[in-house]
Amino acid sequence: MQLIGFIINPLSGDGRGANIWKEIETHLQMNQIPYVSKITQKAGEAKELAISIIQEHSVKKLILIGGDGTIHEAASGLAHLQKEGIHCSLAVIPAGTGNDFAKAYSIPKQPLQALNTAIAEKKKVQIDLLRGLNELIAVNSIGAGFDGMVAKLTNESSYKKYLNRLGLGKLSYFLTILRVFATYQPCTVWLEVDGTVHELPHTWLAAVANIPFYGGAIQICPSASPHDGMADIVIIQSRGRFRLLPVLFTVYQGKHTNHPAVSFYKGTSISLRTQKPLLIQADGEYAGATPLQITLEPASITVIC
Ligand SMILES: Nc1ncnc2c1ncn2[C@@H]1O[C@H](COP(=O)(O)OP(=O)(O)OP(=O)(O)O)[C@@H](O)[C@H]1O
Repeated sequence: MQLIGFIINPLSGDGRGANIWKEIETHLQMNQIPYVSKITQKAGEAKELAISIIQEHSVKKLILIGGDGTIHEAASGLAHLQKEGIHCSLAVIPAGTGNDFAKAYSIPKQPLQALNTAIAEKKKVQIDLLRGLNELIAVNSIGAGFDGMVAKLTNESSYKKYLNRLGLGKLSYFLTILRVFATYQPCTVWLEVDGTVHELPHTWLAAVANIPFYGGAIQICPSASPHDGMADIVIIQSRGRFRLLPVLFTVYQGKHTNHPAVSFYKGTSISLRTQKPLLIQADGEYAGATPLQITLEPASITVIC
């Protein structure tokens, strides 16, 4: 059997990552499955660990134990190597709070089932990537405005840790959405999609999606597909706060799409200028502030699902 590389974020899901790794490592040893592993020691490390584990051990399959933040970082490492002609498939054992990536690729929630899926390699897909400036890569989505603020405040909140311990991690995103909803001030954004500029006043949210979900299975962009060579863009505009309440309560099921405040675009080259700097999230991680420029890179990494 080929050597498998593992990267583990022990703190993902407030410690679930460490517990899952114990279970997985025992299983690997009992079944004499050859592996090498690296455990993240600090935030932002998974990219370098992915690069080093693949280069040092020539692994062709990398399994991540973590949440969307860990996948975000490691995918950036894979994309970097891909450009140098080094290919490695990516698999995931979900251990995070939101696990949107795992949901998008129907990866089992149960750790040993997810491991067996990764080992069996019955289905592999080439997925598109969203590439921003300064080596910013996203596999799920990049968003500015309301969702940038939600991602930052959720990751900084004490209730995320607490709710994770109760197995209610996804609720932490919803609580932050309510917090931000009460105070958010929309502004004008200029969205350019493949050369056409759209002036969009009173914009609350501008998100570029590669998969339908974010923020713990919110179906922000139900039509987004990581295999179509196109990025889907969702814009939410509203002069009044309370006009958006129906969107807030239907977006989890993806039933907000016909609401007049919501519009969609598709393209491969996207830029966003904003009346004031807006916070950016990339795969749920804080990624600076606008302006923003994104290019879709088709079929860039291989995911086992
Ligand atoms: N050893 C570590 N110490 C501190 N932070 C870490 C460590 N390892 C990884 N991180 C950081 O933890 C953050 C969250 O990781 P991850 O997204 O995997 O878990 P999560 O937040 O529980 O899940 P989700 O993104 O699905 O909500 C990432 O920004 C990552 O850089």
